[in-house]
Amino acid sequence: MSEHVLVVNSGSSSIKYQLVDVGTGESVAGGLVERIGEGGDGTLRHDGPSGRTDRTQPVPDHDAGVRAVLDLFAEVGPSLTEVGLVAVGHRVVQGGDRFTEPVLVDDAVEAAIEELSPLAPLHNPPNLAGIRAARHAFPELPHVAVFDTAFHHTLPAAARTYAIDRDVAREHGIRRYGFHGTSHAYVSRRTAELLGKATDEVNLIVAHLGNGASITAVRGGESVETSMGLTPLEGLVMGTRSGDVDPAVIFHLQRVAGMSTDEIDTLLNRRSGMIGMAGVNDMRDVHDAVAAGDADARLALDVYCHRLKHYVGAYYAQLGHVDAVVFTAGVGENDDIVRELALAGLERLGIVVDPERNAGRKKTETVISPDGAEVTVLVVPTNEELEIAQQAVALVG
Ligand SMILES: Nc1ncnc2c1ncn2[C@@H]1O[C@H](COP(=O)(O)OP(=O)(O)O)[C@@H](O)[C@H]1O
Ligand SMILES: CC(=O)OP(=O)(O)O
Ligand SMILES: [Mg+2]
Repeated sequence: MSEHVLVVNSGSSSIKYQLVDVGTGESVAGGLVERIGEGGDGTLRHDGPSGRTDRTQPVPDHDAGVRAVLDLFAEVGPSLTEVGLVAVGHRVVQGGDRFTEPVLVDDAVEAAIEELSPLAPLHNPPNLAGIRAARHAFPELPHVAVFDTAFHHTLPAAARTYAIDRDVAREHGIRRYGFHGTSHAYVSRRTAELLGKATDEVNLIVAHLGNGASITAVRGGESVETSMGLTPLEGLVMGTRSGDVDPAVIFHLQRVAGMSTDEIDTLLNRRSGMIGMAGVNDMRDVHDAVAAGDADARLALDVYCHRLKHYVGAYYAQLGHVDAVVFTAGVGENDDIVRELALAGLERLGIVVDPERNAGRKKTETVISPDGAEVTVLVVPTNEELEIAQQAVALVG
């Protein structure tokens, strides 16, 4: 019987899950629970060998969400008791200084993930809720936590250090951690394979553009610079997050606008980025608004691509030599306009996008630079679930 891993990725109001056949790397079943704890009913979508199942039912919290997922597996299959489940893999966003490798979850690990919650307030609490619910359902199985921050533990001191008072920084653990590492690692490895090189031979710029977005400079297969920092708020423009702002904006809003710390946290994490500038967070809706002549949406798209190009240039400078620029995640894989605008005008760096190759959504790994280009530009669909499943299996043996 082949080995399967259930991978759980709990977000603030959602649970994404996949049942991965580790032998083939295929997802056998998967789905999404949304609108958890939002007052009204939750929505469930489950895809498996017997097709798609959609459901609407009360999902007051992540415990109920995980139980609803397990009920779906039991009802429409595949049966989790019959597929040979060897582990449950959990995405955990913030692992701090402590977790630079996947770990087996026990009560002490749960407590540590909870302690790290202030450094990923949107992510670690739901990650933990998913772990607790799944451990409750499968107490006999090994549960493995795989951390977004782990891949970035190689950040050199100059890249991970904020230029603030060293005593304050040390006392409070104020440093840059970086996130989306599971995706950056998977995409880097796939890209090296596509380029026909060993992973430790490639220099890459990897742009993970999903709802959250970050970009990483990879030297010799290792993360040496990345755009997210202490929390997943720094860096690129995102669906609902501002990315980089002058920190003085915060003091100004406190002193002059009378906003509280929590209000500013909500403003920058949930009411900024595309939703703040354009009123919608999904890039498809932004493009629709641009097409309808909405000037705010146009500006938001320009800010998004301007910031992205800024980082590509900066990371080129840090790396000195770049083999490939790679796009991944929802926007990176699907949005040819963002890819084109972000790399326009970089011919002198050897970075060129072929309009025909770039056109459209990319479901598979695709080179979008012309033949013979100095820097290969690619779209490589990410697969965080497969990466988590493989890391979980590697740990449990
Ligand atoms: N066809 C598309 N064109 C442009 N953007 C898209 C398209 N499909 C999805 N997206 C973007 O991808 C985002 C979701 O990306 P994803 O990587 O799934 O994010 P997350 O894992 O953070 O939920 C959506 O919010 C949307 O902005
Ligand atoms: C770390 C992070 O921003 O994750 P996501 O993109 O899933 O919100
Ligand atoms: Mg994601």
